[in-house]
Amino acid sequence: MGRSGLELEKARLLSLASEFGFQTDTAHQCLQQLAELYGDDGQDFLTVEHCGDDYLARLADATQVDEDWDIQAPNSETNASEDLDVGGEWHKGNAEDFEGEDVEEEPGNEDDEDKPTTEVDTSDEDYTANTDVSCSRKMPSYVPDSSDSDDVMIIEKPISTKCRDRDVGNATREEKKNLKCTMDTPNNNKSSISFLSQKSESMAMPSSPLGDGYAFHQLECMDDFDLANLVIFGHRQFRSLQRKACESTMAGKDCFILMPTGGGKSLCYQLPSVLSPGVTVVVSPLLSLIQDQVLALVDRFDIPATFLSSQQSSSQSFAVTQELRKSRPSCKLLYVTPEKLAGSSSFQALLKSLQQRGQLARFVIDEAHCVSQWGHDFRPDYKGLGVLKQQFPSVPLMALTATATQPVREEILKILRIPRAVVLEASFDRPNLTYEVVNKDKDPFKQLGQAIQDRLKGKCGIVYCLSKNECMDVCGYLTETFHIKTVYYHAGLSGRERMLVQRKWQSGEVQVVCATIAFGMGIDKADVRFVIHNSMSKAVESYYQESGRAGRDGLPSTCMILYQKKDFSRIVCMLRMGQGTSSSRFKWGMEQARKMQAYCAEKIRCRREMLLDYFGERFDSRNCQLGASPCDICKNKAKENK
Ligand SMILES: Nc1ncnc2c1ncn2[C@@H]1O[C@H](COP(=O)(O)OP(=O)(O)OP(=O)(O)O)[C@@H](O)[C@H]1O
Ligand SMILES: [Mg+2]
Repeated sequence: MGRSGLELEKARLLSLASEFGFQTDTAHQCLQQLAELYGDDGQDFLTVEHCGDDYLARLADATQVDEDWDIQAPNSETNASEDLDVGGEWHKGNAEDFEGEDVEEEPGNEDDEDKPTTEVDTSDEDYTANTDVSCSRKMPSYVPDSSDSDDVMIIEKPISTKCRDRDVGNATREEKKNLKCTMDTPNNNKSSISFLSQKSESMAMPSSPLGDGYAFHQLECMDDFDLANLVIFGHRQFRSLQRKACESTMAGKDCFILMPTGGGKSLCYQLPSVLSPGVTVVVSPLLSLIQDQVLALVDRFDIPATFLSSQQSSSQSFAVTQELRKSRPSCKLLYVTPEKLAGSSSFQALLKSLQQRGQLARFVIDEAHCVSQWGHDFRPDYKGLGVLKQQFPSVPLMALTATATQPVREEILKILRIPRAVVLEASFDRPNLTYEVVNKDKDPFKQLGQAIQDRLKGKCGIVYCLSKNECMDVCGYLTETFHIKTVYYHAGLSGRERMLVQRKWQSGEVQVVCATIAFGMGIDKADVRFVIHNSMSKAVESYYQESGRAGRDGLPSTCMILYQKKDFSRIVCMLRMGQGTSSSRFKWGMEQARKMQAYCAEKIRCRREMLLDYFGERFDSRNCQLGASPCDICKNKAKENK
């Protein structure tokens, strides 16, 4: 390379640094170092193509950042002892199956002795206030619990024959009340509503999961999916592909379900689990997510569900495994962490025995993108899940995800060994979300506060930040300067603190949560009206997932990124920190970040089209322009065309 060529390449590298938002003097210093390192002989390699990423890595290393990154979402079972503080309306009681039973240690589990016990915060008013015991019977629910001692505590839950407000779901309160009354009346007229199939006509009375005297095996006879959806979950209709997913898995097929965030994936396996004999085993990546799901199933829908994790004490897991050893376990859904599945041979033996008794309904892998190393949320233990199909080839498997590019999809099918799975793919478009990017001005905190105050006043939202300190700073600012009720959430908080924050936000006590990526998977609050990224996400996939927390009720919601180039350099620093010396991982992270930056810097192309294109979906931007929630670019185009 001649002298002029070298100067040109140096200029290109400097411009790369500036594009990524690095400071000019740092850029010059690092370039100088790089040039010295390559020496005269290596001049030809001093190009953006050859050493661009090395140069950026150096820049990141040289940039003094005083930030405490939340590099990875918490591990599946992180802080589980604290996470297990479930609160709720549970109370101790005498479950028939367990009362007075001596608890024995499960053979071979002696080393579990030191496992933390769990706590139940029964003082929580939000939950206890709703307990309606006026017309109740008690049903043992195998949710492991704890007390001061390590005794097994079987939680009982009052099953009300009255309709609780929050149970109503999509059906109107009156509708469902009538429905329940019809079902709960012993001499009801079956012609008015018959939800049992012919097979069960001989039963004394129709049984409901919501009423007295029911048995879950009776529900297994239900053959009307629509009615089951209404009766059990309160949904008046299925969303796109839900019915097909239910039918496919009920027919014993392996399925791969791709639906957008908040699209209703859980129903695809929860409904079949109630309608099939036996236990549906669900693998889910986070213990806190599992706890939320189990509580929702038992609490809102009266569906017997439980979980097993490596963090439980041996006596707690023993109670669950005892139930599973019964000839006909009453629990319909068993949630497990991948660690538990992969790491426990006794659990695998239990699965075998369930299968031999005809009580293993199916496997479900939720958040299946965690299987893929190149997905945005790789969990190493998910990789071992291929063992399920290997050991239980005849048991149907369902994998579900909201975010998967084509290569990630292929990897999921391969790793889970379900090459011939029925693939059901709904559009990833979220028509009710308005996407926009706003360039940060000189006072970005003020800009954020102003946006919330002017456009989103009193509405519930999430402000995503890159680092823990950014979370706290933004939270402090919004509270003090704009008097917006705000809390912060990051992986540095204890399990109990995280739970309290989530509860405050979930209940509407505070308006905004400032959070890192630790706050994400499993957040199921329907009326989140906005998700603002105070700093851009590290990848488009993460952005889709995070922004997808908004508008799960289908109502218009805003997804905004406050963008400045400098934030890109922060991401490079973060990647450098997280990926250490693994250069292929760093390069991959950079590639993802570049795509995210391209999304932010875009001036012409429809944002919705860009997002969907990333997942391989074709989208006609005119639908964005003419739709109910056009993106900022389409909105501007429409204005210009007027
Ligand atoms: N058929 C339906 N009718 C009405 N509401 C529904 C229906 N199916 C699901 N929902 C509701 O939609 C919300 C989102 O469902 P769910 O949590 O299953 O989404 P998801 O696809 O698993 O999302 P994520 O990717 O974020 O995990 C829930 O509040 C659920 O009750
Ligand atoms: Mg889900």
